[in-house]
Amino acid sequence: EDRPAHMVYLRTVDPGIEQDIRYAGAHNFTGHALDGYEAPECLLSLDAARALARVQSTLRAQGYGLKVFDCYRPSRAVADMGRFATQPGDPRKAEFYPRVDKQDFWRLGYVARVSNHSKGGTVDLTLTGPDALPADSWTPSATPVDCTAPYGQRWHDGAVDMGTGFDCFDERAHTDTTLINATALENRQRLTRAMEQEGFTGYSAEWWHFTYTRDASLKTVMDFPITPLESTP
Ligand SMILES: C[C@@H](N)C(=O)N[C@H](C)C(=O)O
Ligand SMILES: [Zn+2]
Repeated sequence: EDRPAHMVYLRTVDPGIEQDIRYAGAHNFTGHALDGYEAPECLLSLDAARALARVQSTLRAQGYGLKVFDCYRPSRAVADMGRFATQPGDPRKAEFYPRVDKQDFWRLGYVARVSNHSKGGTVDLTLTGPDALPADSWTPSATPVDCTAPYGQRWHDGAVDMGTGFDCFDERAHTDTTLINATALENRQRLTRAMEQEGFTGYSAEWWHFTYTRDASLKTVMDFPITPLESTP
């Protein structure tokens, strides 16, 4: 399967949006790079990418910005997540899902069997800003810290306090939870407001997950691999 023409590299549309594509490496809930991620790149439909660039410019005017963790997800990567739950081992449980069994991710809504990420208009992202602690650089030997730990203690991903880290499969990641502090709630609301203004809809179980809903044609599940920008025709 080849990359369809409407699917573009986000950095060709807005190089200012930061990217840390977690499923292209081992710093994610599975502990390995997922099938189909041959490069750490964010791909989205052109309309969704342009809309995200408008969100970025709105946030920039407020002193904030975006950092994306996942965009288009090949369906083979979705299958890889499914296999992960059936195989023994929990290499990243202590950081990403300390209070949940991995077999329950689907029932609890944290991972989808058929993901909108594979349709080209869905993005996982966070908010950068003036009060953000600088990003740590991750190595496999890093001591895992619970993604729900206080902002100063958990993994520093370069974002402001959002109440939890990315892909933190926990009640505290539910967008409207009452279990987080007022600053984190305000940060979530700032992100959600800016995204909704440009046609993205959030997800109640994960504060970082948004789908572009102004393009009803984004219905096809795709499986082309994510490859480096340079090597694509
Ligand atoms: C796995 C997480 N980042 C995510 O995107 N979850 C939703 C529900 C999905 O898998 O589509
Ligand atoms: Zn998502």
